Amino acid sequence: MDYEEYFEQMGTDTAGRYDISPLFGDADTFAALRTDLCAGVDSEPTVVVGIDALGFVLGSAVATEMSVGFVPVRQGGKLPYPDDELLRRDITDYSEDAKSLELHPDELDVDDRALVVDDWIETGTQMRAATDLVESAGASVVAVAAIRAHRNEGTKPLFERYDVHALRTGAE
Ligand SMILES: O=P(O)(O)OC[C@H]1O[C@H](OP(=O)(O)OP(=O)(O)O)[C@H](O)[C@@H]1O
Ligand SMILES: Nc1ncnc2[nH]cnc12
Repeated sequence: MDYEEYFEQMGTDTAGRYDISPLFGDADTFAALRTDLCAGVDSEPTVVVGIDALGFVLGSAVATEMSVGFVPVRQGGKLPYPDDELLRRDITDYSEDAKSLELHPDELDVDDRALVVDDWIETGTQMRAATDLVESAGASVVAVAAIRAHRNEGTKPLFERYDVHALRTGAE
């Protein structure tokens, strides 16, 4: 399916934030979505890394499709380990709310080749933090995938460094 077909099924709130949950509820749409997110990813990932929260839904579906494991990058304060055992990035994303993302480094091996999945890349803040966490754990990022990836100054480093697989890219 192309982006417009998915877009027609999304909901929107008054702030213009699109709700992708309806794409999960329909079995055919969800199956098409996980296939489309994997299409063109030819870098043979050994693991999918998903970003809290909707990247968990999409990332675990993609991991199943690719027959590899799934590693979550979680919102700060959720993983049950002391701070000094975790990798953490403090960020302010498109919402202008301060938040943090955390990864337990033992979840990845140094020879892991990660595909990092999220639903949406707007300013690129969360995806940049997640790819940085993966690399800080010693693994490599071979590609990133999302339904929508905006092109702007914030996402430029992602497009320059990685294969960005999105159903739609563009500035707007
Ligand atoms: O490119 P950015 O500016 O970082 O924006 C993209 C992020 O914003 C949303 O997360 P959010 O935490 O709002 O929602 P979620 O918890 O439902 O995934 C979306 O899921 C991405 O993770
Ligand atoms: N679901 C979404 N819709 C529109 N813009 C977004 N930016 C981050 N998530 C978004």
